[in-house]
Amino acid sequence: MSSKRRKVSSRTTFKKTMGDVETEVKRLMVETCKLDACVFLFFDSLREILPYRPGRLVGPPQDFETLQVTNKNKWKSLVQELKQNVNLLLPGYLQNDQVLRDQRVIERLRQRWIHCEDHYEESDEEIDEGTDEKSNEESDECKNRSARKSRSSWQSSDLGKALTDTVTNLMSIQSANEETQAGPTESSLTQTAFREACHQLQGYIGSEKATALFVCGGSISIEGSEKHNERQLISSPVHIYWAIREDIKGHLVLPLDEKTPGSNSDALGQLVRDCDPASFGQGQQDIIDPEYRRAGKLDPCKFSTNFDWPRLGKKILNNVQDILLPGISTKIQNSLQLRELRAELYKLNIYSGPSGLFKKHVDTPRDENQIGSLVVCLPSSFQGGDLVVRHGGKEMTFAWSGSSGSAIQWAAFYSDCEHEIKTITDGQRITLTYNLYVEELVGGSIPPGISIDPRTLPLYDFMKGLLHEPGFMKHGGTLGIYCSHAYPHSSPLAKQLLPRILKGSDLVVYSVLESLGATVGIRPVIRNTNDSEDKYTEEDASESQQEYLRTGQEINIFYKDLHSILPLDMSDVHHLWKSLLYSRQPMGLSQTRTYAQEHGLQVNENDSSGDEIAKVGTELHAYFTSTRGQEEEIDNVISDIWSSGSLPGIIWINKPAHKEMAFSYLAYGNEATIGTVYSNAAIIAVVPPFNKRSQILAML
Ligand SMILES: O=C(O)CCC(=O)C(=O)O
Ligand SMILES: [Fe+2]
Repeated sequence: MSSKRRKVSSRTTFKKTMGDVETEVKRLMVETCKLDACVFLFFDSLREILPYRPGRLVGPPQDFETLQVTNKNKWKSLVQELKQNVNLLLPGYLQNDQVLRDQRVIERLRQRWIHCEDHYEESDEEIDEGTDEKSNEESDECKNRSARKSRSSWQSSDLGKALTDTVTNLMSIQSANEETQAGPTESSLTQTAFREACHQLQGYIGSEKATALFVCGGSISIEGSEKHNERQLISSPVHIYWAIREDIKGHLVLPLDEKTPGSNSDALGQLVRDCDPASFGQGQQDIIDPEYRRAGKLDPCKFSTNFDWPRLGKKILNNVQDILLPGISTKIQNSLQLRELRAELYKLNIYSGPSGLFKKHVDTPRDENQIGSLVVCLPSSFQGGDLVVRHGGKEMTFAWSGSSGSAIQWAAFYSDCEHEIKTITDGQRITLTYNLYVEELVGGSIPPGISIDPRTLPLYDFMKGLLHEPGFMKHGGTLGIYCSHAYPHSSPLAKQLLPRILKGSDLVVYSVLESLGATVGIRPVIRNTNDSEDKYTEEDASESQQEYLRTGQEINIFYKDLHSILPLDMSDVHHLWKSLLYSRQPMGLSQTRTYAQEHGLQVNENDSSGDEIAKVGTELHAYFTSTRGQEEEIDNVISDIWSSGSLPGIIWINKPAHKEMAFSYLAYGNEATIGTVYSNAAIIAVVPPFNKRSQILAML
């Protein structure tokens, strides 16, 4: 790699196309990775038979053939193996029968030799903080420990494992394609269709006020019923008491089991008979019109239930709060953190088959702080009776009849949503309705875990449709969605708080993706630091490519070494070259593309090699200060002290909105100053390959 700079005045004739440049860069990347794989393996064993430690201080020898080694036999077999490997991966590449006389091999060997020392120096510095001297052995030991630590933290979470699997999988597919020259990975969704899908997803996420979040819902299983998973909330059977006459009380237990006292159809029939006809608000008046609303009701002063409001109601309310509150920040002036929802029981309603219904209406707010309604449907079997909620051209249907006999189901929506209850064709649909008011929060508390039912969110159907598409991330992939709301993601408490404190669209995205089988987590992300050395090399790389465009002269390849989350697999030369290919990104291409465009050459718009490669933290790291950073490239500092991976191939759906301080460091300009690196919280979702996710989707 040379960094010779040539200034050439722009000419109008070109020997090559931008497509040629891209193909040539790809070919050279593969070639370099293959050569490096052979050289790395060779060097790894060579170190064991050197009488000293290789590196920059003991620079690479002029002549490798006469290298001083402690074991001549091993040396011979190593050289033999190197030659075999090069011939295996790059047939016909060696111009000299003596592999150690091939200039290109020697050049890569020198690079490796020097790189090796750089690595020791970096890790020594990190470990020596506060210590004066340490032996090399100790430092090596520490270095291994810290490498193991950062590696194990990827492996210790489900998300980390999923990420590594996906990267490995994509890597082997990509490499297989390189090998067979099959071109880009085949897929039934074209790049354009894929981008369009991502764009739509972005639309869903970006405009929570306008689109997605006017309604939410969930369900609570009844103790003893077979249908529930571990994440679902459980309720005991619900007892209802009401006054039949002054001295006689009614008692009903739902769901009906015909065994427990009060849990029978007689008691249910009694309750239906004791209800008053339900009215609805028309202007200032309450009107009774069975054509419009055919239902019975009880006012709260006439009944009581043991529905566990302190526990279950609180959880429902917390979920409703997280989904609906962020969207009303413009309506009510309080700051987000200081508000909470209060629910006030309004009515018990019974809609009876075969003709109960409530036609389209909007609920009448009882007070200016009322922002919505909550409907809790008690476990009583019925048919029909879908609740349909509409807002801004979108519609959500809660079809509760299927689980009506075994679960409590609920929905909440803004006051200005039009809604209706379709005809109940059979059975009794019994609901408790609550008015929702926004209030100032007195004491803070951490809301409980996510128990929202993602199927009730409009994003769910869209995402499900996308995942059903075989060509959408056919071999799996990773989506990155920056959080829309601010969270203290670099606080020492962050790991306990997230994802529990997610709000609004963040909560929606997280729970929808997770429910559809993606492995999801929140991770801090440091975006491109764009350090000056990078810019310089980008320019060199692009210059060489531009020269190739004009004259067809050989390209000098420059690449960024991404600190891959994958440890290099030294066991096998095939694996090694592929993991090298995946952890390196060629430089200069986006600049060359701009150059080509400016000169009227055709450029493939869909090429994604200019996509952002961000550093994703292995976990939520708490903020800290470091003494590193003095006259060092900040990128190197980050890689050393902030455990992370530069993950290629993440599809970033949106732009970050909020940042927090990740760490501070000592920066030297003319005088020492404190620099700060910021991180953004992002939802990272690993989408399984189509064959795997179609099984998951089939079970939903
Ligand atoms: O029972 C329901 O599902 C909703 C009832 C309703 O819309 C109302 O009471 O205003
Ligand atoms: Fe209503």
